[in-house]
Amino acid sequence: MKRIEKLKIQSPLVVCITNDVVKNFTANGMLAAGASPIMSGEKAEAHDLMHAASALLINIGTADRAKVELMDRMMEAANEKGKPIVFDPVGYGASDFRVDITEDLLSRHQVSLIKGNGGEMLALSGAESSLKGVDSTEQTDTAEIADAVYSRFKIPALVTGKVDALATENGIVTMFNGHSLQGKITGSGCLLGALTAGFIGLEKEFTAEAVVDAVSYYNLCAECAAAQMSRPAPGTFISHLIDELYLSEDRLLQDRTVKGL
Ligand SMILES: Nc1ncnc2c1ncn2[C@@H]1O[C@H](COP(=O)(O)OP(=O)(O)OP(=O)(O)O)[C@@H](O)[C@H]1O
Ligand SMILES: Cc1ncsc1CCO
Repeated sequence: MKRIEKLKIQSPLVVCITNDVVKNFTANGMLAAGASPIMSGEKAEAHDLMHAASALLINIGTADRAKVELMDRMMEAANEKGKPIVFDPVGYGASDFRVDITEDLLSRHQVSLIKGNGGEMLALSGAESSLKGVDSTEQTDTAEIADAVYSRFKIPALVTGKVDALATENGIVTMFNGHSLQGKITGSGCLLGALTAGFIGLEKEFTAEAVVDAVSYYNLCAECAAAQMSRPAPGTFISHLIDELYLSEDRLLQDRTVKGL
């Protein structure tokens, strides 16, 4: 079965421990694409949720000490039950707190994919980054950054931007779809992290093909969304993007532009 069809039929449950800004957008985007999101604020339910789930998303965008405990318990349960984890270090480098919690969680749990924008991932690679908030200002090539993060952690690394890049033990894949309006709405990368967790969860474990399909499908839906609009602008783009995630099918992936797979 093709991957988009499989997502819509199997509706993998993804536990999303994500930031307060994007919870609603993430849940709507996941549902539209066919996945089944569940958000949680209680560490006591970690084992039950991760028993039923296909994957876990951890996004540190508005983490505080209590949420870090929740993330820790969810990641522990996911590892125990062999469920893949996607980790999104939102704003890494913007504060010592974000650096410390990321380093700590990544050192104590097994993660299938680290994903972030150029600024976050450049900082995570150990290089100097000019990140001040959660948005990327980096000009460095995303492929170079992905490679640097992979070299540091030996965990597959996805760096987003105009060109998206995935680094794994088999080398670098670059992906060229998407629309500039994705950079003008909040939570665009956060939703991609959740979708990626859903796609990896369908396969039970990490495959580069699942991640490339997730990124390409999402970005092609964004292109279609913008093409529907007579005056492309962020507000209505969000609605069109959700609609395209719902309406589009596997054949859309025939239009993807990918190098290195
Ligand atoms: N200029 C652009 N052209 C095409 N696609 C883009 C552009 N900017 C971002 N994207 C796409 O938007 C998505 C999010 O990438 P981005 O790097 O903006 O994430 P982010 O900064 O983590 O987002 P957020 O923190 O708001 O969730 C990716 O799928 C990426 O391919
Ligand atoms: C704006 C913002 N601040 C913390 S998380 C978040 C959502 C985009 O990452």
